[in-house]
Amino acid sequence: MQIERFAIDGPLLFTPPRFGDDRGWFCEHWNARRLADEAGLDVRFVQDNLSFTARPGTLRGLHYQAPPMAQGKLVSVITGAVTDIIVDIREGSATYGQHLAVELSRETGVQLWVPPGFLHGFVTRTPDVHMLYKVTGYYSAEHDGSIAWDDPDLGIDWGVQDPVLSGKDAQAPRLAEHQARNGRIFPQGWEQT
Ligand SMILES: Cc1cn([C@H]2C[C@H](O)[C@@H](COP(=O)(O)OP(=O)(O)O[C@H]3O[C@H](C)C(=O)[C@H](O)[C@H]3O)O2)c(=O)[nH]c1=O
Repeated sequence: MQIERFAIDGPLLFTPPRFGDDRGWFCEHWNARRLADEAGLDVRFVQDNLSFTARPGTLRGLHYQAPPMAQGKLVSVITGAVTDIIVDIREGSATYGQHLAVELSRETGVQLWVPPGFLHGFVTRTPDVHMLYKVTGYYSAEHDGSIAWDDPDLGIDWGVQDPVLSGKDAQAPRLAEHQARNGRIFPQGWEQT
């Protein structure tokens, strides 16, 4: 399986092999042993999330689930195409505040591993996007939060001017404002919480 690493330590890009024939193709979409043996990613997923987004230019994010309910995510697009964005907010990280932008689509089948400690969001590039992602922690509404997609401190170019947003995302605070008020979302040593 093709694996790509980034200048930001932790995130991984996978391209599971597809076995094509004149009917179409087959792919082992997720294989725990393959991830552990080939990528050293030995994690336990407990929940699959599937979201459908009808309109292009819709933006979901930037979201996090705070410790002790932090989640790692293995993100893939089943129909359509998105630009997926993750932001390193691990206190003490050499790449704190830096982001990655990755194109995910049905055509490429590329999957992104998002470790705990990152904001996550995406903007749809096509109609009718199904995003499927495995998570390593159960949902907890009280630990779920949103940071402003257009936070100028994060400097993200989403390639969209006036995205479709949920009410929650439309009124999300900037990262610095949120952390000044509530403390660091992922403080140093958060893994021990
Ligand atoms: C995430 C989640 C949500 N919900 C309920 C809560 C709401 O009633 C409804 C929609 O939730 P929300 O508007 O937070 O959905 P998204 O905007 O797609 O949020 C997700 O999108 C970004 C990109 C993410 O990475 C997160 O997984 C997640 O925050 O589903 C659940 O019941 N379980 C869950 O695991």
